[in-house]
Amino acid sequence: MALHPQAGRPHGHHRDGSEPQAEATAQDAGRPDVCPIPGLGSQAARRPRRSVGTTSSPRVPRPGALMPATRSRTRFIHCRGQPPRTHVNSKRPKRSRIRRCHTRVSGWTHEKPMGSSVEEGLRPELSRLDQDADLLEEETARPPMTSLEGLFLEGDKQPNPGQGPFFYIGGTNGASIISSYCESKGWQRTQDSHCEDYKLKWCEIKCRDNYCSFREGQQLLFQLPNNKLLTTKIGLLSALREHGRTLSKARLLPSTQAKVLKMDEFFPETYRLDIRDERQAFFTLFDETQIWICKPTASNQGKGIFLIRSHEEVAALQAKTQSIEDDPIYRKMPFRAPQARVVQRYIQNPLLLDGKKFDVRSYLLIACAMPYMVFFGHGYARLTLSLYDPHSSDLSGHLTNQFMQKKSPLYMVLKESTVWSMEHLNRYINDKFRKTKGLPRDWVFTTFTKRMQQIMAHCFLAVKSKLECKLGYFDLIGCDFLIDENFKVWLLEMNSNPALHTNCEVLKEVIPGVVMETLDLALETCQKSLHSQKMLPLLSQRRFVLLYNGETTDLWPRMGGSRPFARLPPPPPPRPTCEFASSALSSPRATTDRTGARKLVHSRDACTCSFRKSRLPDSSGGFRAESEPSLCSGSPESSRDTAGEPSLGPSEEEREEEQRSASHRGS
Ligand SMILES: Nc1ncnc2c1ncn2[C@@H]1O[C@H](COP(=O)(O)OP(=O)(O)OP(=O)(O)O)[C@@H](O)[C@H]1O
Ligand SMILES: [Mg+2]
Ligand SMILES: [Mg+2]
Repeated sequence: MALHPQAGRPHGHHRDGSEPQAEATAQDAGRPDVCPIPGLGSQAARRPRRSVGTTSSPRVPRPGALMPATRSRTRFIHCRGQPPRTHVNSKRPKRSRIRRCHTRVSGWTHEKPMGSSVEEGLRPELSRLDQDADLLEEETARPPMTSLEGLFLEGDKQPNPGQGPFFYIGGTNGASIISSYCESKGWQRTQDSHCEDYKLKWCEIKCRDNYCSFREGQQLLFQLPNNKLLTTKIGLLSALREHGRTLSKARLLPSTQAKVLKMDEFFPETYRLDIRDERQAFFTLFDETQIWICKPTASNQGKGIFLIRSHEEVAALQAKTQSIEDDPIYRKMPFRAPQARVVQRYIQNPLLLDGKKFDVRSYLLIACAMPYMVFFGHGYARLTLSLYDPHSSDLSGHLTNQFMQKKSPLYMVLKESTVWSMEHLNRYINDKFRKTKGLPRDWVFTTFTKRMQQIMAHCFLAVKSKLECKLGYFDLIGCDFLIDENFKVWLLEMNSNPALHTNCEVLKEVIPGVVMETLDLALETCQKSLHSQKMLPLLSQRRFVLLYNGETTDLWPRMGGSRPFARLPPPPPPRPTCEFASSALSSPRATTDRTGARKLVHSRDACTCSFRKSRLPDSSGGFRAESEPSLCSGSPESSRDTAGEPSLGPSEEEREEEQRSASHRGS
């Protein structure tokens, strides 16, 4: 068997996300390359949590001034100690004036640090009490927040043409929606990708400079710098394995009896081909009764994917991987080697919709990284054009990606049938399977939704301590689920920069809402964090469901003995919250959170230094990310980096590769 033509081609990491778009509108063109000041308002400028370790460009507000050609480029500085303050950041952050009174109530036996807890061991009802009590407590302590406009437009009430506030969109994925959203707020689009005085930057491609020059607390930046921990095949696999090990150790403790998700219950059996022992294990276990699917770790749109069904195909794969490993050129320059791959057990019995295979795209939104505010969002179902035949060698019946379907000449005529809304899917399953399979009514919006949320929360927790977080980073991650004919739910993968195109009616319905609520939630949570305000209730929360509220959990274990306290419960907040916000809602709120937040900030800040990772060939000819010690390594989870796990920041090669492939992203 010859490998798929893509297989031998070097791939950069991070070909994530979306499809080629032509969404940027004419109105976006021809904007001046001006880039004077703004931030998130005067408060934002005054109250940074900390500055970033960069040299900052001059931030003088010269109305209408063109960006100088010899603008000061941000140089990447590996920060170790306290980073230098930019002049905007020169003031000491003010402490919150909110007086928080702490009244310890005995009997809170669940007070244990999140990091060591078993995830489902968290108790929603307890945290609800605590949150609600906080609502009561703070109502009189701070002015009520009446509207989002008041919150978001602070300091930007009279936008002047050419003076910002500015936003920058890199690429075309969702550009027209993002652009309309920002313009409706009175912000102005800049075409200068190096503009450092932006309020919002939404780029398809992660670029190191963006993270170096990022001004925490003053700006919003789309994508967490090391989201590849979730959004590459190997990243996700490694994270889930490691998390599984951590949880199984925790389960051995008598105090943690809670039921936890097991990886093999939702993630198809997967092996890394870049690790010799793993691929040997696969080659040994393979038999022709099973089908396997081979995928490059960081591609999308089904690129480079092929199925493995016979011993001949396995032998070809074996020979190919061996030749790569033995190749002296790749030994010398491992970054030139073809992209690492995984093989995954192929789900041969997918649930079919009118005979066609489908998968479901849902969203994991990290609206705020400091503290974490993480949400679930519904997306849509993606169907193949042709009927499913497990024995067919035509990949377009096996791969449900829109990109694969678009290759068919029938696509233009039948494209509307390839994307179903969740309501459509729900109706179909009610009609066709509810009785025959004994499903609950509205299985899609009950059992299935709950399961997706549970899986997403699990994945998030798996990487939570390793993600690089700053106030203002946010991320929207596309999660692909497959349902088999037994109604078992499988997570196939997670995608950075998910496709936001709107070329079908259903997508026109779904995508703008997803993007706008993402932006709303990112803004609201960022502002609230900045102003030391309580996160809940979230005024801009509409369809997204809260999965994880770090405000209530992440900070309090770091309080060094100052524990949170229970108060009387007022009515619960009306916004949707998932019951797996377990962690979210289960742990008491850190009432002295600002101090804790700073501790957390510094701890996480150290993670930034782990950008400094080098990619070395590992014993199996793949890549090994060599971590330098950082404060993060103090945490049990982060101290055990799995061999070969993707490095935290993109290497130069990756970045170049990302740039080259920018127009071929996602599906
Ligand atoms: N284990 C599996 N069993 C059955 N089908 C699978 C499996 N893995 C992937 N597929 C099918 O192949 C398609 C592509 O796989 P996957 O999403 O992992 O690759 P990708 O290249 O990252 O695609 P994209 O990012 O565009 O969704 C899936 O949408 C699904 O239809
Ligand atoms: Mg993908
Ligand atoms: Mg996919």
